[in-house]
Amino acid sequence: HHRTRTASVVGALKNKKNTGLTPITMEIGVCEGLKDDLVREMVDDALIWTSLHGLVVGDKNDKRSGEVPGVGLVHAPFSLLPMSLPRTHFIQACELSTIFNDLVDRVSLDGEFLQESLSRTKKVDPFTSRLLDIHRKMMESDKKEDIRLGLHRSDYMLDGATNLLYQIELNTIASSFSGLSCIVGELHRNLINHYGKNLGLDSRNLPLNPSISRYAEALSKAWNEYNDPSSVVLVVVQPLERNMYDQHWLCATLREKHNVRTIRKTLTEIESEGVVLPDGTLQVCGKNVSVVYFRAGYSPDDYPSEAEWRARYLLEQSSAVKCPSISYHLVGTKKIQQELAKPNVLERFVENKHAIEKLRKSFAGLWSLDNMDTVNDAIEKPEFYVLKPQREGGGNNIYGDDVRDTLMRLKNERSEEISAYILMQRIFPKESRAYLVRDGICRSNNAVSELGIFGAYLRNKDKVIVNDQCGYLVRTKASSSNEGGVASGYAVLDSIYLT
Ligand SMILES: N[C@H](CCC(=O)N[C@@H](CS)C(=O)NCCC(=O)O)C(=O)O
Ligand SMILES: [Mg+2]
Repeated sequence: HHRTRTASVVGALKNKKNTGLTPITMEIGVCEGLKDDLVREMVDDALIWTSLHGLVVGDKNDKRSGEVPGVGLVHAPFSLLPMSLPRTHFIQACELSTIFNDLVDRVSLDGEFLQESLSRTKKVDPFTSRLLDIHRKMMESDKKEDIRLGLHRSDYMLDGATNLLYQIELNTIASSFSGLSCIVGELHRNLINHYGKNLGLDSRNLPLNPSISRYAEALSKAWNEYNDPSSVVLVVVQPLERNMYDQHWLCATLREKHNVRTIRKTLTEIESEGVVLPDGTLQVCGKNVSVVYFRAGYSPDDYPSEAEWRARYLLEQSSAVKCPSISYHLVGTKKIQQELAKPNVLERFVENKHAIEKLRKSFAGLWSLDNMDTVNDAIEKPEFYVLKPQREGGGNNIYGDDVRDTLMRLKNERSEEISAYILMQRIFPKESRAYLVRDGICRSNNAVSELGIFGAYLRNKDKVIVNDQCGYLVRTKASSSNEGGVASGYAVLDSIYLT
């Protein structure tokens, strides 16, 4: 019976000294055949609660679910109980949020650093190359972004061997789940309030999650800074979006709480309906746009033709507040993540020594493929590495034997393509038992979790108006699966139980 400190409440229960409470019997298997009525009762309550509280996504079995709101909904996949996280690590992750917000803004202003760091990627990665072209045009026209809004999510894993928190990546575009993640926490609060005694859990250990309210507040403050009361927030979306309710939670909060209107358009629609007036004002369907909030545009699939690139360029040229600007978008690439981890690079952007120390402490091993020693080590021991292209949106990273095969191919072909990738140390979080509920079915698995901290940064010239951590996201997946995306169907939404 290996000694592992469990990272899930359910696991913790199993190890709990018997306090006279009957912890849940833990069986690996599927909930349908559960001996334990308590879990089945909780699952039913949870399925009802999620449906009544908008913890929903479009159902991939319904072809209209990504297009017509209210059609083909299914509960968002969720973990029945929260994962336990030491308070110290949660505080560490929250403290890093404002430091990363500052770092993104500072790096975004160094156009040459971005162009230089990505210059070799540009040669072999057409998508990143197009982003750099737009960025270069902004530099050449000396385009200034006085008002800057970043809605980021910095993702971490807690390494099982060292009990250290490592950043997996920093998302600076289309950071998902600020809408749904706080609702999962309320689901767990509800379940623990009702079943806490049986579980030996206290709902006061569930941290409040202000993800919707703070993200919406940052968007409304950016709308305010632009100072055009007739203007709207433009949400750039994909033609089919099954995660639309996560987005609608933000838009509905903007309208109900801040009286700010939003419009949803695809890049294709923007190309045909958008114009930039001589004074720089962006107009779409005749409405002035103050803020462009991207929930698309981060993947080559979002640019099926030149029309979508023209749309991206049009948005960038306008005086609207882009979230993110092309610079903020580029700062969030994996190549920049790897460059910032090189010695003496953070010192170029951050003065505060303590801040630099905290950042460095959160960096896992990150290497370009110029380091032949590392490449050879990864060929020998591929299971300790993740090979990452410059892609967002999940499902693009390379694991296990594919790391070796890909590196061997790139090496033997002496291919320039090698500069499109970075190597990252693979982090192994502690496994623990969790009940994962998807499509109404509950399965008990050994699982691992990834913690995302939402951050918002709003600046107007020299005035920093918002620099805040905005709550959190937890995604939990069966430890057997490499990929961790919720939208891609591997992970479920989870929350935190502080221990
Ligand atoms: N459909 C788009 C999805 C946007 C998207 O993929 N965002 C990336 C960061 S770039 C991300 O946050 N991935 C974690 C979400 C997961 O685990 O599935 C949306 O929701 O607007
Ligand atoms: Mg990402």
